[in-house]
Amino acid sequence: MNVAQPLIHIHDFHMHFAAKKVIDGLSFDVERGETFGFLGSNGSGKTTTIRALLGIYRPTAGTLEINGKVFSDDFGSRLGYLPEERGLYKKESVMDVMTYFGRLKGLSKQEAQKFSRQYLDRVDLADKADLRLDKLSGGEQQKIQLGVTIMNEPELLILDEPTKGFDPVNRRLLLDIIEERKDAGATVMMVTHQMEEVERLCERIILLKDGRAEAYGTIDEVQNQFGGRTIKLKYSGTINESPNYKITLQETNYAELSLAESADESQVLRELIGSGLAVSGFVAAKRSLDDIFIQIYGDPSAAHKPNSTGPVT
Ligand SMILES: Nc1ncnc2c1ncn2[C@@H]1O[C@H](COP(=O)(O)OP(=O)(O)OP(=O)(O)O)[C@@H](O)[C@H]1O
Repeated sequence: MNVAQPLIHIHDFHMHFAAKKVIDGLSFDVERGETFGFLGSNGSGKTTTIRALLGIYRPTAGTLEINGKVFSDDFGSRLGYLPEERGLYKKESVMDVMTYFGRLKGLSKQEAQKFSRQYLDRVDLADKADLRLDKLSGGEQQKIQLGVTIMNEPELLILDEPTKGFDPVNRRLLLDIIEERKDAGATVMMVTHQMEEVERLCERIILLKDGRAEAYGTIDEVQNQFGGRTIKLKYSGTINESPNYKITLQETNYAELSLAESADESQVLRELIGSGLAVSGFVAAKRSLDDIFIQIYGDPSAAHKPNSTGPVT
């Protein structure tokens, strides 16, 4: 294994469906051991990219590799893939289905049953082990599918909207389970539309737009690229110009400052107070990923919204 080599490498990937161009020269890497957020609006090509990476679709052009090679059965047992379309054998019992998939993934029957019992207990489904899968709710079936995906502790997890349709309590439980795999060293590539999940789990992200990368990098890098850190200030007096910030909004007793990349928040606060400004409120914040997402993809309700700057305490 070449440790320096990314686990997933995609270069100049193009995908056309007849005359429709869905992916247009996409390039990105997923490094070993990281959790990577694969983001983009509906229909932007995330599932298509995953399918091409896993050989389900033949790419129109480009390089798509896992561990330095086009995906093949060699890597199959090291991959856990949770597809967007869910589906297990619904007429079998939960335990039988989990054991069957465990055997397919190379576990012994005993190992598969042991994992299944522990997992079902963890996700609060221990009492449903002997029920037919189609007697479970949609969310419960999804929990089983995630269990099947992680049961052989794969080195790479590709999860297409793993928490879609879950209530907040179960969403947190599923994120905990994914985070445990990450802490155990798995590389995770995850599609989600939930930015708080991205902020909690992901080191790096890509945002797809029109089949290209609109933003790519660490969350900090993307936040800096789209406006970086801001300070909301309640004050009286005069705010001096400074190389450490730019004044982006100024009203009588309220202002917003955009920080220079090298400046730090407490240094700016000291500088403002040192210049004689009376500061009665100071909130430092990064631009949220939600805001950045809306900037990139457009806010359909923007035309009807008042221009709000948000509260300062
Ligand atoms: N087999 C196919 N034949 C024709 N068009 C397809 C096919 N698969 C996907 N597409 C089209 O490619 C585009 C991207 O679809 P894809 O499922 O990759 O989007 P996505 O980013 O995963 O969206 P979502 O967030 O809604 O799941 C869509 O316009 C879709 O209709």
